[in-house]
Amino acid sequence: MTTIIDGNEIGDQITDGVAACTDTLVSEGVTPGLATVLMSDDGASETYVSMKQKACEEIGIEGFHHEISADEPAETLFETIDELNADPAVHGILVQMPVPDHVNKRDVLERIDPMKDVDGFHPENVGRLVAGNARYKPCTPHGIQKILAETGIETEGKDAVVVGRSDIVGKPMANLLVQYGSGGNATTTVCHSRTDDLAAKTRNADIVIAAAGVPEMIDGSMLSEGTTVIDVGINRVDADNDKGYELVGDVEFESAKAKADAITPVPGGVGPLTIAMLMYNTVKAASLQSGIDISLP
Ligand SMILES: Nc1nc(=O)c2c([nH]1)NC[C@@H]1CN(c3ccc(C(=O)N[C@@H](CCC(=O)O)C(=O)O)cc3)C=[N+]21
Repeated sequence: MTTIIDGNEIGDQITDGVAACTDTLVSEGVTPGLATVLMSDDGASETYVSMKQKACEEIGIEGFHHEISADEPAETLFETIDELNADPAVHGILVQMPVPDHVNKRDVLERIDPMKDVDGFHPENVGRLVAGNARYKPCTPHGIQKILAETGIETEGKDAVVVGRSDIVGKPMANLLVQYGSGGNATTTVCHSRTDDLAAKTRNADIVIAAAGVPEMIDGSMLSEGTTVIDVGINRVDADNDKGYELVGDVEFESAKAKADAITPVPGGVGPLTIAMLMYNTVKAASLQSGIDISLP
């Protein structure tokens, strides 16, 4: 029987622990604060930012939301970031990606105070992660580590194949998988759009992490029996329903499920963990900035 991993359940479990930490901080006089900044008219981005704000509200984290019109100059965004960096009520800052083309993404990430960079995208935090001394692990790879741990999937000595080399998922995921310690010690291969014979790599894997952003690019024929399949894709494809779209992963679910030992669905797999780990990092940020100890899940 294939285990269909319930990301909502695992996410809720982590969220409970994060909420308990929030209560501790609040009782010590510190309310964790997360600022989200949206500079985009994209419908999906709006949905994700409002999901993040809703999660804050449920946990007791104070949410601050800023919207900047997509045609404003980059300087407007930088000024907003500067204000949030200086605001002691704001412990975490998330600038929703992607930003408009006329705004340099690297300049945005470097503008955020590394202590408030709860995405873990600032070069200082990327460097710490690669050095094995992470401050804020990027939310999606960290969430995937939690999924594997909660599902009892050992990574040590296993062949892990990461499909995709993005700065926000593929690269940090591969880094975490090769590190010493639990959730690491895997033999890790990073595949991407220029990989020759991708199927040969994925068929050799014990764990496949699909994070390429290409709808249903991995199917059952590319997998061996007993593989663990983690699907990071959240692609909106046109559909004949009320919303006008449906979500599909980077994995063709039915054929992959027939081969897999365990698989994450889309939606309800990795996505909820991304949000849970953002809350986790925000509470960690409040702890680091206030000097109040908490025990995170
Ligand atoms: N600075 C920054 N940080 C991010 O973390 C970030 C970002 N920019 N830009 C966009 C992506 C995307 N992202 C998602 C998080 C949760 C779900 C999620 O929970 N999805 C639900 C379904 C959502 C739906 O129904 O549309 C699920 O998979 O079950 C999806 C997508 C965070 N991102």
